Amino acid sequence: MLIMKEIEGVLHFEDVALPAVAEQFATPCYVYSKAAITANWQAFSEQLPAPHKICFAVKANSNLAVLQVLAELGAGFDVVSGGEIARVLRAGGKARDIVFSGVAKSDAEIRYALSQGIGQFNVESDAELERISEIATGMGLTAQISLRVNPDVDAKTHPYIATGLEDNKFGIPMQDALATYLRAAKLPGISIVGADCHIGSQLTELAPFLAALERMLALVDTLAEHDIQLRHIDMGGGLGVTYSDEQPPQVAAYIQAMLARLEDYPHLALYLEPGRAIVANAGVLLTRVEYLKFNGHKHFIMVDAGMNDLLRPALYQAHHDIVNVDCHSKAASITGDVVGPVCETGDFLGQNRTLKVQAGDLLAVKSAGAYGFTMSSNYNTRPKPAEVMIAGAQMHLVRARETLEDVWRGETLIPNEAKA
Ligand SMILES: Cc1ncc(COP(=O)(O)O)c(C=O)c1O
Ligand SMILES: N[C@@H](CCCC[NH3+])C(=O)O
Repeated sequence: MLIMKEIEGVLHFEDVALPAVAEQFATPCYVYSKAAITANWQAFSEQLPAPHKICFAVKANSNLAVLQVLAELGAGFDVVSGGEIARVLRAGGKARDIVFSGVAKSDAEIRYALSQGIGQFNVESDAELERISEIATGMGLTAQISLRVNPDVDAKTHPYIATGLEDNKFGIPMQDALATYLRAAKLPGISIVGADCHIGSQLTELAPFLAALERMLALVDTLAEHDIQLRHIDMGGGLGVTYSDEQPPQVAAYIQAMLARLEDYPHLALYLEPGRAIVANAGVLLTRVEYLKFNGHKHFIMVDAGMNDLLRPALYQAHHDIVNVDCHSKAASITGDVVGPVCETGDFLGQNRTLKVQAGDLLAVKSAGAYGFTMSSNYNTRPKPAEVMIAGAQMHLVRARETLEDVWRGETLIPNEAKA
């Protein structure tokens, strides 16, 4: 949906002019649209009614207000830490709608998850399975589990965000899955409910999803032969979005292709764990141009947001469109790198961009709603940016900009030796 629009030459998010957000909350600042999150969610939920389930991948954007919007829409949640469970509950999500993924769940996290009554664990190794069994039994509880299986499918995405290949650390190798299920069936405190996979992120083709589904269904068949009946199959997240010219499958086509294949399995519910597809294009990072610099052969557009605020370009050479919020800027056109204040050569938000821009201008880094704030850090003692949710004509500050006190909270000076 069109959430960012030009009105009288100025970019707006819903009904709010982006300069008004910068004026009130300063920059750098993440801005999200409630209407866009809602529309993106509904594109999934319309295709996948209960008993199917959509579990938003909290790692993509874990702001409490974002989780609140989704919880109110009836979302389930995919989490990877005790902290993410706590966030979902704090935002009004239900424990039974949580699936808990992650390769190194600690004792404390497993205990916490069980005590809260989360829906299920996506178990990633034999050792984890045994640990969950032991803890659940000790607590007098039964853990509902899926095994996260690694289907060894090439997701055809950036190697850092491919997760379903043999060499990746995630999940249980397909060839070992039956043996692990058979063990799980005998372990106390364990109830098998499903099978899970997640092959990677920012996928722009259907074929890898369907290849993974085939392999998962072959496993479902094998398990049935061993009297292990699953209630659902969880195909993870991974649907890509358009950052520049990618053309990922439409949500409806993606879901219908899988549901069509599942027609022969009427007893199986389909679970999905989308993150990026729900929030990426529902957010921008607003940043102010501090200086322009020309070093004799190259232009730099120096802005007040850096790799600590938005890591994706530095980490994955990811592309985010960057636009001047003033659509009819009279400034001269410059082609150069949009760089941040962080002391790293890799600190760029965009390379070789052509923009009409001058110092003081406000820029919007697009598609920044997923893996933006959640991957931010305090590197270079930079307080994390504010986060603002737009709802119609209203602006809600949903995370205040950090102060320096926030940044060094918990640090202490050592006693002065002379006085000690
Ligand atoms: C287990 C799991 N589920 C879901 C997701 C969400 O992926 P995406 O944001 O690509 O939809 C991820 C992240 O890649 C993940 O690791
Ligand atoms: N952090 C990645 C996505 C990986 C998700 C984790 N499995 C990104 O920004 O694209």
